[in-house]
Amino acid sequence: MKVAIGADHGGVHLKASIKAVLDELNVAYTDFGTDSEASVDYPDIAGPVAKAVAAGEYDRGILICGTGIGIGIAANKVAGIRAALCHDTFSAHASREHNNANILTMGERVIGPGLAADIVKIWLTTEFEGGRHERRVAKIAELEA
Ligand SMILES: O=C[C@H](O)[C@H](O)[C@H](O)COP(=O)(O)O
Repeated sequence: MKVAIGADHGGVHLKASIKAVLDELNVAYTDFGTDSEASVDYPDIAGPVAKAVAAGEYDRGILICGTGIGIGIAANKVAGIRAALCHDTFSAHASREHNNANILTMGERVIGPGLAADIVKIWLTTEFEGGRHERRVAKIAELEA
């Protein structure tokens, strides 16, 4: 599995802790920045990550901003992206099993690194269930056309 990870200035510390989790799990990743608390605009991070995931260069993406909201809204503008904001483990599991989410978003100003680590572990290891969910995800793709 290859993961693309990125954050704006509001998520740079949580990104660092999630990278340590990916290292622990032996999951390969590319860091799309940013790397400091200097202010950046979250669409400038979401765009490259979302396009790389949509192009199949990465299996999954993880995006972090202050709330996880803006960076997820931006990522979902890219065709083929299903970005899910998850601040609990139930949603992390369901976003994979039901929605086949290919980008996880979180907010550093909302949750701490311990819960975020649990969310990432569940999100990376939960498979899409298919079946009735396949039909619904296909209808999402139809909305992009
Ligand atoms: O949804 C947007 C994100 O939470 C941003 O991280 C946030 O808006 C950045 O705010 P500020 O520029 O005040 O640090």
